[in-house]
Amino acid sequence: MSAQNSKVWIAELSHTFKKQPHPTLVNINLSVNQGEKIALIGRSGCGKSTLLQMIAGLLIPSDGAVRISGHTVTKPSAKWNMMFQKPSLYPWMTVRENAALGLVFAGTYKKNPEYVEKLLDMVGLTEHKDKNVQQLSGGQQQRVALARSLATDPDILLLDEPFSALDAFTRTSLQNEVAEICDRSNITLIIVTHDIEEAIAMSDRVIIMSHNPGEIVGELHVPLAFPRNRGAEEFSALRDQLFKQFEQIDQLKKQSA
Ligand SMILES: Nc1ncnc2c1ncn2[C@@H]1O[C@H](COP(=O)(O)OP(=O)(O)OP(=O)(O)O)[C@@H](O)[C@H]1O
Repeated sequence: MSAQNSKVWIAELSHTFKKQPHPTLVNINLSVNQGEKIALIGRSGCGKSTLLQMIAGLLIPSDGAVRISGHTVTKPSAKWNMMFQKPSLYPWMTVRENAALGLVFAGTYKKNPEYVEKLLDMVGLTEHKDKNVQQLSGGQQQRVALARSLATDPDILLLDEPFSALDAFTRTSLQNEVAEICDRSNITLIIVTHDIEEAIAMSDRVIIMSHNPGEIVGELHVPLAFPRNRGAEEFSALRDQLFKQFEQIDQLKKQSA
């Protein structure tokens, strides 16, 4: 697995949904280098998912653009894969069949079926590969979705709160594994989250968004190596710093309202 250079570049992006009186996103400017891991954090409704869907090519902004490798994004691509909170798996298929789906659609599965086995091994599902996905737990299903997302060798992985429905132990281990896989394979990671710890655990840079309207109001660099040690002082210090930055932004917002 080796990612190409797919720089994400968002310029002067604003968006107003049809029949909405106010813009959901205003003046978003963001540049993400290949292999960089970004967390988009902000209160509910600030437009994080809307922005992620625009990067994925699932929504087109009313103003400005998202560019990847210099091309304006106008539709989804196998080179940037999106994973949602609920893994959208086919319930009548096995783990292996679900994981292989992107490759089957691309017509490349038969050339290299061992690749899916390798990915299933990487996400810890080898012993479950012939089971029907309905027999798996939520965390295991999310691992299938992860294997499927990685199978097409994406340059960019876009995650929309993919672990929020999982128990704390499963969530923590998946956060660590996904960040480490992306780090090892130089895959760009953009994750939408409400969770300050998740943002510090998985990203190189946290982008803080504010709401009404949705805009970028701050960022925090997380200069820690992977795998990350959540018990380390530096980790707690950055988590506290992000929390403080968040509170300050909230207060400023209230004062200006
Ligand atoms: N298709 C749509 N039509 C109209 N308004 C929409 C549409 N999709 C989202 N919105 C509105 O845009 C705003 C931002 O929604 P979005 O889901 O992007 O926020 P979010 O920050 O991801 O929220 P959450 O953290 O709760 O998922 C919300 O006010 C939402 O109601």
